[in-house]
Parts: sequence; C-alpha cells; structure tokens
Amino acid sequence: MARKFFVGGNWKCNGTVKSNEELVKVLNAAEVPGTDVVEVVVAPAAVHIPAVQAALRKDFSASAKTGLAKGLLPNPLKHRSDSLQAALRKDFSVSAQNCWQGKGGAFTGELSAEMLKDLGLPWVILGHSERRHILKESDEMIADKVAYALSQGLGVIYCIGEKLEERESGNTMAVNARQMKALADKISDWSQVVVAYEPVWAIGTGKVATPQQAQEVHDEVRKWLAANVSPEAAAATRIIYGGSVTAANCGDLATQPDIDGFLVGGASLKPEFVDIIKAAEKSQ
Ligand SMILES: O=C(CO)COP(=O)(O)O
Repeated sequence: MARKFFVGGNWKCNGTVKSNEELVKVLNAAEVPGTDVVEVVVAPAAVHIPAVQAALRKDFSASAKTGLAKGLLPNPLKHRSDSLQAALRKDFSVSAQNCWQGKGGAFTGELSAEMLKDLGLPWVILGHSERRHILKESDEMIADKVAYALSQGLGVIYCIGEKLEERESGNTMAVNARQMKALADKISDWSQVVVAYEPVWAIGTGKVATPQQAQEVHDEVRKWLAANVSPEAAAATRIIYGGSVTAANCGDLATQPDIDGFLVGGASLKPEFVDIIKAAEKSQ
C-alpha cells in the first residue's frame, strides 16, 4: 500500500503575527506537488492558529480565483474530476503542537482536543521530545493524550526518539520500542497516527541522522509495528523523520524506503521549507 509523503512544519514557540503572515505568503505562492503526492501540515503556536488557518485559506482561494480569471485553471465547478481537484489543491493543513489528555475543564493553560476539533484542525503533535524532556511528560501521559485526541477525531503526529546517551549505550531501539509500546497499550487503531522518529540528539543541533541511521530505525519501528500491532498497520503507517532536516539533506533522506516524510523545525520557518516539501517527488 502506497504511503503518501507527509511533511510537517513544527513552528514551535516562534513567530509573530507579521512573521507568520510572511511565511504563509511564501507557502501560498509556492509551487509544490499536489495533495495526491504530498500532505503538508504546519503547526503554528496555539495563539496564532486561527490567523494562520484563515490566511492559508484566503490566499489559497484568492490564487485559485486569479488562476480561474486568467483561464490558467479549469473551472472546478464544471469539471470535478479527482485529478483536477488534486491539481488545484495544494492546501496545507494546520496542526496544534499539543493538547490535554482528556475532556476540557478546569485545566488552566491547556487546550482540549475538543477545542482543536472545533477550530477544524485535523492534526495534533504529541510526544514531542521537548515536551517529554523539558515539560517532563511521561510515556503514559502522552499515550493518554494520543488516545483521547484520536477518540475526538484528530489525527496524531506521535513523536518518538532516543537521547544521545541512549544511542551511545546501544539502547536506540529499546527506547523507541518502549515509546511505541506505551502507545500500543492504549490504542488499537493506528490509521490516524503518523509516527515521527526524532532522535533527540538531532533536534535543533544541525546534526542530522544519516539516511542510513534514520532508515535503520524506521525499518525497526515498522517491524515493531508488524510484530506488535499488525502487518497491515506496519505497511500503512507513515513513519517520518525529524531532526535538523534542511533543503540540503532532505533529498537523500527522502529516497530511503521507510522514510515517509519529515517533521521540520527550524527550516520550516524559512522559505526552504518549500524545497523540503518538494522532496516528496524523490520518494516516488
Ligand atoms: O523538533 C523538530 C521538529 O518537531 C526538529 O527540529 P529541527 O528541524 O529544528 O531540528
């Protein structure tokens, strides 16, 4: 089963109203492969989510209208074929970077999965290493968050990854398997989960995993899914790589058979994110 390439931009705790507007302009103007080839998701800081949603939509419909007016695009209302819709649609989805592990209520500062759904968000990132290690979220808490977000109809970008000392002590797969098991203990349906392998030592360090290092872990995570969930889930689940991905290194990573996309931090705040999206073509 073909797995559609998935590119996420995790904007983390960055951005102003103005800088986000500029970034969205770049995305709206970008020529990228259609939604039949790549799924693109950006995750602004929570406070900026509605503005980014609106700007992406507004500019998308404006550019589609301009194309129609100039006769550059066929009228989608007259010709509704799937391929045409795909060609027109380079729409980018918006994701949250976190949410609470249950129903909303008296949890000051938190965002509930219901709120994200209410905003029309399709995705939430959970288990990011910054939340695991800086905010001290446990495997169990993260698994609860994922289970609840899925129950509310959100898709989840579930991050896993080992620290440098864990890699150096030969525990890379033990750590990743532990994080996978914590989730497998709480969910049975993986169809709305994208697994993001983000080795902690590669995040924000400029020290990207080599294509071989990343492929090795992705392959092992897929085998883990086959053995512990099902061969179907292993074949269908997208496993994306994150950690110092740039326009310069994404091409070689994208050609690896078990790398189904990227979760990008720093480079997703720059125009080079467009080149990373285009790496989807290398994975075909
Ligand atoms: O944490 C990441 C994406 O979630 C990766 O961050 P960098 O791309 O800045 O290394």
